[in-house]
Amino acid sequence: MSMVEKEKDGEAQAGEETTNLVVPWMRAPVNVSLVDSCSLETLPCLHPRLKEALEKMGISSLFPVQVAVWHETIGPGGFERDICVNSPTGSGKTLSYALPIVQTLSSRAVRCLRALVVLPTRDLALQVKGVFDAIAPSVGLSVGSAVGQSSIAGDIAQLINTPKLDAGICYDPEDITSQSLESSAVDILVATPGRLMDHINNTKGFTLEHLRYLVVDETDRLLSESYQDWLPTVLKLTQASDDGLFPSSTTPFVPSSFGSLQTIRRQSVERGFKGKPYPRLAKLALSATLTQNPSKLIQLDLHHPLFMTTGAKRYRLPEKLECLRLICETGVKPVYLVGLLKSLEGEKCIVFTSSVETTRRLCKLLNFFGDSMIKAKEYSGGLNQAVRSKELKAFRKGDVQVLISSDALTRGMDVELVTNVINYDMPHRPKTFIHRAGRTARAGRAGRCFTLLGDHEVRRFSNLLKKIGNASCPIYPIPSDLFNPVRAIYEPALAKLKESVEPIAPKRGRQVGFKHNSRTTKRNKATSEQA
Ligand SMILES: Nc1ncnc2c1ncn2[C@@H]1O[C@H](COP(=O)(O)OP(=O)(O)OP(=O)(O)O)[C@@H](O)[C@H]1O
Repeated sequence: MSMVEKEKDGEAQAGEETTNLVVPWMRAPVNVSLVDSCSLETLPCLHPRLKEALEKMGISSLFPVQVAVWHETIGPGGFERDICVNSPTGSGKTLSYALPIVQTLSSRAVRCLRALVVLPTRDLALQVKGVFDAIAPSVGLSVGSAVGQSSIAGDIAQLINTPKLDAGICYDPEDITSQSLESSAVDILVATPGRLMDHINNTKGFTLEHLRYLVVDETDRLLSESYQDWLPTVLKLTQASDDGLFPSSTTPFVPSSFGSLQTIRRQSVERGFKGKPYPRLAKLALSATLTQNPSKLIQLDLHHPLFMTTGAKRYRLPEKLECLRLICETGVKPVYLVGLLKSLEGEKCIVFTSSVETTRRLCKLLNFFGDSMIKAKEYSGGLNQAVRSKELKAFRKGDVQVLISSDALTRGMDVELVTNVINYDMPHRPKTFIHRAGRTARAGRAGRCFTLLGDHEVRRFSNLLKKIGNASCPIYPIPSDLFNPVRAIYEPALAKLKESVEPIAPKRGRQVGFKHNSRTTKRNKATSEQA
């Protein structure tokens, strides 16, 4: 897997409690927690066909963050400012940008690539494409993806229209080579950075010349890596096409030769932006843990940014999330996990580990506990994309009860009816805890997040909870009538695992079993975050 969940200590610290470093525009945010949900009936200006499409999705009202963004884009805000959203996991950030973008583009006259949504992983990008697919066709818009799942040729066939030259007509070959005959087959593109760069560099007819919206979802993660300089490249390409077309209001505006192809943000005087140039590209940056690090935010080159956040806390967990902890005896952590899973009686769970290797072994071990127990599958960077997608699909369908995952699944993934998240290995950073826990308790539903701890981890975990402002995390007691029988079959299951796992070339000092100590955990972390 190309993407790495690296949330560097530096960034986490800069973003957490260091309010004195916060950029000025972040000091006066729009407080989303003061915004009410709004029914589709009363939402101003909503396109009737989009309303129908939303109803088909089972949506009858918009969540607060969606109303707040709507207000700043379609409403009086008129998309004059770039928008940065920090809103909890599962609060509906995807639709908060998809809906206004689709609504605005619904009046477009000519098809060209106008909206680009960038996400850090393929599965996440495909999930977001699914949201656009559910609403965009209703107003005649076409959505494409560039995520490295299909071949480049497959992508090109989907993204670019190449008109066939009419037989019998004489074309001047110079004209054909100098003027591109290709055109975009999509209005909206959902992409991962690597494949996006492939198209920018190599695909004939792929252009960002008409781009009007750029969404950087999971912003803090996308900004933590340069990914072949995708962001400066996109900004440079869109700025280049702004040159001469978007003067400041001190220069008289001359309509562009692109006519209806170009779209210009309306000139605003009411917010004191008079005299500043208006870039065509409107940007939205979103995360449940949006960075506040000025040196990262500056990369986005934001235009009069407006910060939207939920309440005064830096981080916020979903309202109906309950956090619980289990203190495990050394050397038998899997017994606690199986006891816990049994006590959850078949509810859908995601179990997070700290490494690809632990994910693989734990999954095997669970399946050795006997077929009456738990149906578990693995989802990690150690598997190829096709297998991962298959396992995720089975989990979504409910054919699999437990998905054991490295941090590949930590961010953004939305799987219906996941009622429990289990941190088999304690996360090391507040952000990782928030994103993992956020795979449950989504869209206002209830959910639980369990963390398994060794004695040596208790203190560190308490510190982590303090950083996210949520000290409440009581101990979860597993009933002994569940725990003891599992303990009795642990040794045979472990013996089967040892037989089945091919030996791994020993690295100096590396511990490959399930016994945990802090040194192993530190080493494993590096592997995990590559999932
Ligand atoms: N207005 C709505 N009414 C009902 N359900 C909604 C609404 N908006 C979004 N949802 C559902 O809420 C869930 C969470 O939405 P989404 O994935 O956009 O959250 P998110 O804020 O992006 O979370 P994360 O930070 O984890 O990526 C999805 O299942 C989505 O279908």
